[in-house]
Amino acid sequence: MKTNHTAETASGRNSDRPRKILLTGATGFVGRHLMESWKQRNDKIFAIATNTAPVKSVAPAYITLLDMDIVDEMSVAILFEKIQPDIVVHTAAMTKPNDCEQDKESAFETNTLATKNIAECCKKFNSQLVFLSTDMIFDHPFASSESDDKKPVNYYGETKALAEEEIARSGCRAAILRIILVYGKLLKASRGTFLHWVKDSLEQDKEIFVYTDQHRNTLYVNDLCAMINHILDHGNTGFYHLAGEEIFTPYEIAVKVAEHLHLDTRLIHPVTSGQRPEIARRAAYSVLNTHKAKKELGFVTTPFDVALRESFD
Ligand SMILES: NC(=O)C1=CN([C@@H]2O[C@H](COP(=O)(O)OP(=O)(O)OC[C@H]3O[C@@H](n4cnc5c(N)ncnc54)[C@H](OP(=O)(O)O)[C@@H]3O)[C@@H](O)[C@H]2O)C=CC1
Ligand SMILES: Cc1cn([C@H]2C[C@H](O)[C@@H](COP(=O)(O)OP(=O)(O)O[C@H]3O[C@@H](C)C(=O)[C@@H](O)[C@H]3O)O2)c(=O)[nH]c1=O
Repeated sequence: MKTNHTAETASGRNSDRPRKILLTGATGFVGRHLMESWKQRNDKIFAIATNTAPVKSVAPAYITLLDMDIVDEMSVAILFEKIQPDIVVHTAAMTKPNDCEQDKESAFETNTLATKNIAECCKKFNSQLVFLSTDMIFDHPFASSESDDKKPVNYYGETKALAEEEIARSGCRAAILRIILVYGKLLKASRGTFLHWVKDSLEQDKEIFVYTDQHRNTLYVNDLCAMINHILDHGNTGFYHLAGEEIFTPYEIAVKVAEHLHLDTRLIHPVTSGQRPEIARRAAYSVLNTHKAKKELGFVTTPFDVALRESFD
């Protein structure tokens, strides 16, 4: 992976020609928000998922939706040959850590091998790659910086750490964005976030058990999309950590959601991870240091209370 901090020529912004953007993960939470944020772009956009049917009626008409399994190397190679994308925003992944722990083969194929193949195609067609990685490649009791040693907290984290290495090995131009517990508005035909799980549960009078011993600087999806769009326009490469300013436990977030929506906080039960362990281990303290992104990309974050309001507008 080239790590130069480049600009106009690499991004293609020195010409007015519309660029070709390939998005993987069209039906995902981040993918749906990205497509919405691209309504004003003068680019040709292709967006893939294994099944794009759920977003057919809601995706902007100028986006070409394609059904494709990214694990299928040959189909991906043919797609690159056909489109020759200028930019690839690769968000598709097996994103549930518990599922990854239980089906390691699929997790490795989807998160590591498919990313390796995509990165090699990017190298071949000189496409810039924007890849979404995770805080779960770290298991540190301090805020992790881009240059810190990796220590995956679970198998999902391991597949993403290996994917990062494959991208580096491919030699393609890449921006690797490590992000953490993303939240934001629930768009039509999209899966919800932790915040929506809290809302739906409390609205149905369901009790929920929420951790008091996990700390996260959770990231607002609009702030993430703004950074991805900055990178599309400026061609930045290298590693960047993107996260919120404030650090909360899931319990604190759940209470904030309930209070904001005037729901019954008595349904939210504080628990520790030890009392209700998950299949995949989670870190007690997972916080990303965003100093580099602020300095080099002009990363700004929306205060949590503002983003919370916007998430339920
Ligand atoms: N959301 C978060 O809190 C965080 C996310 N990330 C990373 O950000 C990225 C985006 O996450 P998010 O949008 O929340 O993820 P989602 O789980 O919401 O979406 C995943 C997307 O990947 C697609 N996908 C999965 N497997 C395949 C496959 N084999 N072939 C083609 N498409 C596939 C899914 O499509 P379909 O359902 O049709 O298969 C879906 O569109 C991921 O890489 C994730 O690891 C990192 C840290 C935090
Ligand atoms: C389901 C559940 C979650 N939680 C907590 C755990 C966690 O900190 C938070 C969100 O839970 P989730 O299972 O949605 O998230 P989880 O899979 O832990 O988190 C992530 O998603 C993947 C894709 C990532 O890469 C990570 O950055 C991360 O943010 O809520 C509870 O406290 N109680 C519960 O019953």
